[in-house]
Formats: sequence, C-alpha cells, structure tokens
Amino acid sequence: MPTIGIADTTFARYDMGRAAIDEIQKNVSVKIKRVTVPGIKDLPVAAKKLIEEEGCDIVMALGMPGAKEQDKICAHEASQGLIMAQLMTNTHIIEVFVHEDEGKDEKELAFLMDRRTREHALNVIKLLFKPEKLIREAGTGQRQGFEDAGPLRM
Ligand SMILES: Cc1nc2c(=O)[nH]c(=O)nc-2n(C[C@H](O)[C@H](O)[C@H](O)CO)c1C
Repeated sequence: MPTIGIADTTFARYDMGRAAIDEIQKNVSVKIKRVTVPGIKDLPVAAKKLIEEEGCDIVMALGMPGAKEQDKICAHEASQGLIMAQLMTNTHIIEVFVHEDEGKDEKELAFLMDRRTREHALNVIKLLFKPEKLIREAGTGQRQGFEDAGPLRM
C-alpha cells in the first residue's frame, strides 16, 4: 500500500493537514504519515525525511506565506528548498501554498486554504494511481482553489 506524506505548519491559519488527510481518506486507502513544523522554510527537510526515513511515495507540503514582504521572500526560499528536495529524492513534493493576502477576508482565505488543499490532494491521488487522468486534463487551465482558467480557444 502506498504511503502519502503530509507536512504542514503551525504558522498557517487553517488546518491544511487535516483537510488533506480528510480528502485523501475519502477517496483512497493509503498509509499516511503526517509531520507538522513551525513554518514553510522547515518544510523541505520535513518532506525529505518523510521520503527517505518514512518511505513516503509522494508528499504534500502545505503552508501559508504571510502578507509581508519578508514572508514572500521566505516563500520563495521555501519553494526552492522543496524543488531541491524533489530533485535529491526523485520524488514529487506537491507544494500547496496559500498566500495570506490571496483571500479578500478571513472567510475567503479559509475557503481557499481548504479548497486548494483538497484539490491538490486529488492531484496527488491521480499522480499515484491514475496518471492518465492528468494527461486527459493537460492544457485545460486547471486551478486549485478558485475557478479554473479553462482552455484557450482558437
Ligand atoms: C518571515 C517568515 N515568514 C513565514 C511565513 O510567511 N510563513 C511561514 O510558514 N513561516 C514563516 N517564517 C518561519 C520560517 O518558515 C521558519 O519556521 C523559521 O525560520 C524557523 O526555521 C518566517 C520566519
């Protein structure tokens, strides 16, 4: 049975880990290993350890960059770390970041954090079990959270 790793943060203002686990368990039978770290810059090593030490086949890295300039720099650094961890382990780490200023108010932010997490959880399931479904969605302008952009028409 495959194992999905879930790495999330205490900095985030919504329990993204719980949303991811709920969505995965509604759809498939897998083993889940969860770890929670303080912030997004701690996610790369957490994800790498889930892969190398806990045998995870894929990992979701869940976090919320804050609205300040230093938070955005922090998010860029965390993203680079996550890409490095993927290359070092040859394993997908699906980054699910929701920036605190993406929602117009707290209600919309919570909605977005829940929905983006769940939609990426479904992507993780497709990557693991049904990669051909992603091929069918190629070029269709999928977005996680808000409305899909949709395909371009000629
Ligand atoms: C400036 C800053 N911004 C964020 C953020 O926007 N989101 C987040 O999850 N964490 C932030 N952190 C904390 C770092 O990611 C990390 O937890 C600490 O530097 C400890 O390694 C920091 C330090």
